[in-house]
Amino acid sequence: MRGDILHTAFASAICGVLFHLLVLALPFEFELVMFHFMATYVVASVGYTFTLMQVYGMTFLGALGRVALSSVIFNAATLSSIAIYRLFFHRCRNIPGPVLARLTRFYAMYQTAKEMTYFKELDKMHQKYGDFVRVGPRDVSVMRKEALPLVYGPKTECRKATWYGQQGHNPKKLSLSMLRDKKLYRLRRRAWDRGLSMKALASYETRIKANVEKFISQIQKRSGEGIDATAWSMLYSFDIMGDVGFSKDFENLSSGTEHPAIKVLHDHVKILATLVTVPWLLNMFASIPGAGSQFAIFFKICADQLDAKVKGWSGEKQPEDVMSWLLKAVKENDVSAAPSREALEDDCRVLIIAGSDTKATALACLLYYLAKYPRVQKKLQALIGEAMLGGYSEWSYTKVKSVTYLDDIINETLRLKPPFMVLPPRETPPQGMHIGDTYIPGNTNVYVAPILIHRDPRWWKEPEEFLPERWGELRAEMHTDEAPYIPFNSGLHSCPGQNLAIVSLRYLVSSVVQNFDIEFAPGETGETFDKDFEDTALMKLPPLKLRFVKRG
Ligand code: HEM
Repeated sequence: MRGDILHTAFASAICGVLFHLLVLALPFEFELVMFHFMATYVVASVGYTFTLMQVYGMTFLGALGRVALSSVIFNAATLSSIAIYRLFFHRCRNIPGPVLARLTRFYAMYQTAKEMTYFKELDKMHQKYGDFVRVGPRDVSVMRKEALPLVYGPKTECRKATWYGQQGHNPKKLSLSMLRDKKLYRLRRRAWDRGLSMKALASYETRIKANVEKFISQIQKRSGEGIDATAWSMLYSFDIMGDVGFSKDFENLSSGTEHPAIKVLHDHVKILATLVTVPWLLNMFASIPGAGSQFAIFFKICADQLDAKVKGWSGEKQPEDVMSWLLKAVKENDVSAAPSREALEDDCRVLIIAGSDTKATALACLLYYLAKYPRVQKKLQALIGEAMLGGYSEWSYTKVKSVTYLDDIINETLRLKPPFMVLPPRETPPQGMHIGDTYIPGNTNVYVAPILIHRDPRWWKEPEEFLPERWGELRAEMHTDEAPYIPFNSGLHSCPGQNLAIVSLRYLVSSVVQNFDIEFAPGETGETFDKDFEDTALMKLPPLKLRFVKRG
């Protein structure tokens, strides 16, 4: 009996190590099949229990105990083998980083969950270990300017990492943003680019202006009292997304309340941001029936929007919103068409999330800076006044565009507060690559954090100062063009909504400052807003009480 147990323990340990070696030799990424592996593991354990009972005549409890022993020893051996490999033999072993990070991505999960400020953890690690830090077993965070074109630029040899596999791996069911295959991505991207081109945007402008008017009328009603700029920026941004994305009024601005679709995401964003640090875990979690039930309402709203669009749009007239452009591609069997209903629904979800949260963050931060720096606000008001001498009745987008100082303010806001604080990772090509003089091995996930690289004194003079002039008259003197700046990402996967974001910001900010002086509400210093934002994949802002005082 004792011999049997020792024999089982020994065999299980050997199997554990062999299993790890087998995983290393696989020609594909094991995390892609993690869910299948877990399911097979459970089935194999049940099968083993029955075999012990049927073939070896063991009692149920005896068989269960033996399987549990095997399982514990198998797992311990596998994990020990993984740990030894990752610490001493892994291709990334020469890149410095905390021991726990070198061992497991669960360390990044812990660092994220602790205070939801992973970028601060990254900052600390860079200060301790240098420009290249191993932040996971095969994950490296880089603080080098030359990394931007090499990792994200148009000619990069890197591709989207398994981070993008969090919702599954079947490209036929995924949204544009989760597609890892560059060829498929390029094709699908065409439909998005049509829907968000400058020409298409021109056709959305009247609706953007209508939302600006709603925003103004709402703050006018509350003129003098403090309103939460974080919340109202979200309401504006969401309504623009509804109008431009779906030709639908989601009535956030008129009701003054957040739509349930975005509310459910905001309520659960911390869980998502924590789980996504270990993408296979999120993928597995999502594969468990009923596990994502809290998001059901969001999924249903997106599916309903899609149904309404499919029903309401004949396909003959010119598309009037982004979703119709995507549907047009489907109707015409274009190469850029989403290949399935699931993919279209996922596109809807991406449009709603990417199209609202980021823009809202940028707007709230911009309003904060205007309140904090009256000098900048006054200068902007004066320049807009000069461009439209007759006041707000003369407002025109062409004239707003001529006020380049507004763009300088937008750029400076996105420099200090990029909504994507840490860009999702890219995987290096199999042969690896050099960033400067450092070799990054193949199939390694590389991270760049705009929030850190945008404030690095090696490239940015007075990096912590809000100084829009660095984009204008001080541009040459402050070497702005040579500094790394990547709020919208770059290259193939750069943000397709960049123009829409800029247009919506120009519309709203120019109109607001023409009508109001912006200041902190009594009791508000802006300090909490400035310091206590969270990193929940996107930036999550605290409330900000501002007063909009009607100008004479
Ligand atoms: C200030 C506002 C915005 C910022 C800073 C921003 C930033 C970004 C960044 C950094 C990415 C790349 C993410 C990645 O590498 O996976 C991205 C992707 C994306 N953005 Fe934006 N975005 C903004 C507004 C918008 C808007 C208004 C839309 C509306 C349609 C939009 C739609 C998208 C989509 C669909 C993607 C996925 C593209 C891909 O994965 O290749 N974004 N955005």
